[in-house]
Amino acid sequence: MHPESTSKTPAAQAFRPALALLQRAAQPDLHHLWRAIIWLVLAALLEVLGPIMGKALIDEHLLPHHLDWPRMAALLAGVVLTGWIASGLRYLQLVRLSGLAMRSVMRLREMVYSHVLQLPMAYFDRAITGQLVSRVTNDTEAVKTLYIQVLFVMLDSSIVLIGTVAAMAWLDWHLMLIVLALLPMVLLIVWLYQRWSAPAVTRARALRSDINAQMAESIAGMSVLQASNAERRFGQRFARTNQDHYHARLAELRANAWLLRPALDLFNIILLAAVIFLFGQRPMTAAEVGVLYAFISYLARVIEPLIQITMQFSQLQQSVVASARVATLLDEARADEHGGDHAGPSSAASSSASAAATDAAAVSIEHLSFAYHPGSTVLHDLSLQIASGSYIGIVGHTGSGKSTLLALLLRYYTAQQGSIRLYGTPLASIANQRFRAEVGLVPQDPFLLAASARENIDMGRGLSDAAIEAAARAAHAHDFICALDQGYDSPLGEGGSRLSVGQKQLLAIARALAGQPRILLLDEATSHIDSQTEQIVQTALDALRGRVTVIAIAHRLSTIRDADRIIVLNHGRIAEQGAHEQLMQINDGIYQRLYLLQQLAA
Ligand SMILES: Nc1ncnc2c1ncn2[C@@H]1O[C@H](COP(=O)(O)OP(=O)(O)OP(=O)(O)O)[C@@H](O)[C@H]1O
Repeated sequence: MHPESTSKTPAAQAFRPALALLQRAAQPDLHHLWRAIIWLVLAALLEVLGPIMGKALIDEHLLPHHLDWPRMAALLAGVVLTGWIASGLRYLQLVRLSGLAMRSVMRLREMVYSHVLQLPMAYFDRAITGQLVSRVTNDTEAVKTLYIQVLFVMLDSSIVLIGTVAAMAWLDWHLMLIVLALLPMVLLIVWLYQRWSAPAVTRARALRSDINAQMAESIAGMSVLQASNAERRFGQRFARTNQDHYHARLAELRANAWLLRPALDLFNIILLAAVIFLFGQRPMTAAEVGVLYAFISYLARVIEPLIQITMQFSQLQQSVVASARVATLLDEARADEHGGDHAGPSSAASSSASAAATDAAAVSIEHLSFAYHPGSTVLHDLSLQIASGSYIGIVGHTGSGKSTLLALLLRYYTAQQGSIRLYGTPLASIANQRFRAEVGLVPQDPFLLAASARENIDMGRGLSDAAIEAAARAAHAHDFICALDQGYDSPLGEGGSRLSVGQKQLLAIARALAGQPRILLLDEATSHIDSQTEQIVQTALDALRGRVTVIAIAHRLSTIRDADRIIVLNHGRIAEQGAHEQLMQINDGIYQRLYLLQQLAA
């Protein structure tokens, strides 16, 4: 590793990606930034002009008793007006930059959310929901603070600082050099402050993320949590994190209150004393009094922006780290950038490929091997041909690799070895849109939106009412949907809480069928439903025979008894395959044992 990179603080390392992200989000609004800079320069010039006019009033009129009233009034008005107009201009630029900040954050949130939607499933294996939510909400909000507080104050203060130092040099460059020589003290104070506060800042951010994560996890698993009487333990865990967060924030504030502010105020006084002392050393002429007045006015204008800039540092640190986290998330490769060209060929290209291969098997798997983590292979050299329109059952012990095979068919992961083809086209070369239209999924836990039945079947695909109803009928969900108080428009509650598990499953089947897939994957879709509902699902699936290729994982073997072929997986390998009767002929075979065990249990 480069020696320099190890010595950099997280905020320093994060600076470049954070800046690049800000520029990307603000791109359409950058002209506002330039305009704000121009106006802020003008405001700084006006501000610098005030003390110069004050000096003229003292040196040319008050001290020599040269009472030229109109000119004196004009100078006085100038002192007041320049200050007033400068604050007005500043305020307008703050409003302008705030607008820019809000729009940038809006863009940023859209960018982050749409990126998250396209991340590969492997990402979600390690992602923690609360932290992800925090990226989209808190971290993007921190970026807004960066724009409004930090950017505005830094810009404004730097411009005022430069203008004031230039005016000081014009008045008395010796004195200006002495002031400049003392200014590095501010840097020292800031450096000390940063060293003291940085660990607390980082810790406070991490703990806030933990608070979000714990909250999200508890809400998602509330029923299990309450059922296992874990409220107190979870409450205690949360209280500990909350308390740690409080202490981290307190440490941050202490560094601010005990070091930064008092040290800067002390420095302010020292500087003022030094300037007065130096003036005291000189033979005082009348002209020096005006310069002294102007200098003292400028001192406040040098110190204040410096304090403002330094005060922004803790916020800057937080915001830069937050922006860098957002940038890292945006750098995560999307699903279509992972080991294939999912979005690659146009629909036309892939449709012609599949048209040329209509005779090919619906699914053709050759020498497929896959591991989630290097070294622990889950599927070993799997080869399988599934004819179009057939009904295939996949069975096997827990952990034998059934869901993994389905996940590969769904392109959630990419296999390290071997190939999967749909109608002759390699999986990776099918355009995403087309792939999702061709392959439907009914998951084990039907995921329902807190929306109406109609919206849950449609899932934003813009299907016609007729298509939605046809799918619901095919899944035998139409009758119970009609029995709901508002029919297809009935809100189903969060996660479909108004429906029974079986009804949710039928709705999930309707959703999959509504896309008119050529291949339908069922991941233990009947495991939660009673035998009567299972019969209904079975009838629905039987009606698809010949038209749709159905691949169903089943624990309950009665579901796939009538399948054209049953694949028995064992430790990631195909151990047996054939129709039910054929498999039952294999003495002491895995399928026979599984089936007999279930018969016994029934
Ligand atoms: N996302 C994952 N990351 C790492 N390992 C995983 C992941 N999902 C599954 N595995 C591992 O892969 C192996 C096969 O799991 P898989 O879920 O495919 O089995 P299964 O046959 O579907 O089991 P079940 O019937 O219990 O659902 C298991 O050893 C499991 O621990």
